[in-house]
Amino acid sequence: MSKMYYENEINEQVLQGKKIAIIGYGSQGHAHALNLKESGFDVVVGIRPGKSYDAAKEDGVEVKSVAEAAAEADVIQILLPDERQKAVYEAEIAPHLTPGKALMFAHGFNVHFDQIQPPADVDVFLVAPKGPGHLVRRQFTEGAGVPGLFAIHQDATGQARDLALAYGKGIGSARGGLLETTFAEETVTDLFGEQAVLCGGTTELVKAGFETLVEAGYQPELAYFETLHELKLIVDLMFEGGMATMRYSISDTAEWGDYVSGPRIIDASVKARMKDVLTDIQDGTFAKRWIAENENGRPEYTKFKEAGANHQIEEVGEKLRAMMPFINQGKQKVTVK
Ligand SMILES: NC(=O)C1=CN([C@@H]2O[C@H](COP(=O)(O)OP(=O)(O)OC[C@H]3O[C@@H](n4cnc5c(N)ncnc54)[C@H](OP(=O)(O)O)[C@@H]3O)[C@@H](O)[C@H]2O)C=CC1
Ligand SMILES: CC[C@](O)(C(C)=O)C(=O)O
Ligand SMILES: [Mg+2]
Ligand SMILES: [Mg+2]
Repeated sequence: MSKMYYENEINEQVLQGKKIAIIGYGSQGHAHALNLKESGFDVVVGIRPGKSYDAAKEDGVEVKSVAEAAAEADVIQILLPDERQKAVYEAEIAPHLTPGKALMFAHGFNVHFDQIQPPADVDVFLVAPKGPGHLVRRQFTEGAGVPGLFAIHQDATGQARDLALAYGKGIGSARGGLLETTFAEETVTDLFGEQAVLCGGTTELVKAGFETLVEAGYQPELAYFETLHELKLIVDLMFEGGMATMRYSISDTAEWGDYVSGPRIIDASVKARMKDVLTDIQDGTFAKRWIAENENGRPEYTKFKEAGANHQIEEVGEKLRAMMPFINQGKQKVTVK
């Protein structure tokens, strides 16, 4: 088994007294900034004027422009959307990247696909929580932590590894465990996971199940409960105790159906297409398409987003969730802005 790093074996001293600039205050940015601050580190947020700037101010963190934050920081963590990082890095961060500083990421996309080439005399590493930023924050406040990966691309000072571990501890990820990887492995596996299973695979599976029931004449509300709402409850059991625990709690009838019908849905052809998706990520085809899509003003992205938001499952779900206020009770709500 690979070595995991937990809180008690990490000395965060190396990061104490250093100024950490969190560039961006979105999903990951707000979580890293607040968790690090509450862990006792010196944090400044670098952000343009706007929604995120106002949110950071309201949360009581020190806020500056990107260039000012980068200039005064020892450690610069880029938590901007992947597709915007290159432009902001070149204009506002690179000029302040003096020797001995550390440049950080939470995903290796821009370094792995050669969009950003940092100078040789700075540390370059990533700390990537394996979960959405809002839950990185929520779990931290609950005393828990989302596990994370760390990887060193350049170790100019000899301290890059210790800094990465201390940072991972500061955001709470060492409570769940930190695993060492490379930029290449993190980038490819993260993209594969979100496309094939966690986001793309799951939303398409849920949508296909919902549509199958509704098209067969069953009530949309029932289809929503059956294919989306209950999915969380089933996944919670897998999260807590693996597939065996989930199968222990469900009926034997459900478990038998799981064994005989599951492989009819997710068959060898699905795995073959997963391999195609993995190849597109590995050889840069996916990255090239995503970069071009952004250069062209995101025409396809906008179309897909609209279609997703207008699907019947969203309309039905919104009404049903409004009658279940307990879903969000006691939680910092994640709202779609
Ligand atoms: N989302 C997640 O949970 C995860 C993300 N990651 C990685 O973390 C990084 C950040 O992603 P994510 O948190 O989703 O990003 P978000 O889209 O949630 O947030 C982006 C932030 O960047 C700001 N921003 C955008 N453009 C500019 C600009 N030109 N100048 C200054 N600020 C700007 C936005 O501010 P404004 O309000 O002004 O637009 C916002 O605060 C990415 O590398 C991603 O792959 C890794 C693990 C999980
Ligand atoms: C699963 C999507 C993710 O990789 C994440 C939350 O870990 C992302 O890029 O947002
Ligand atoms: Mg990702
Ligand atoms: Mg991820």
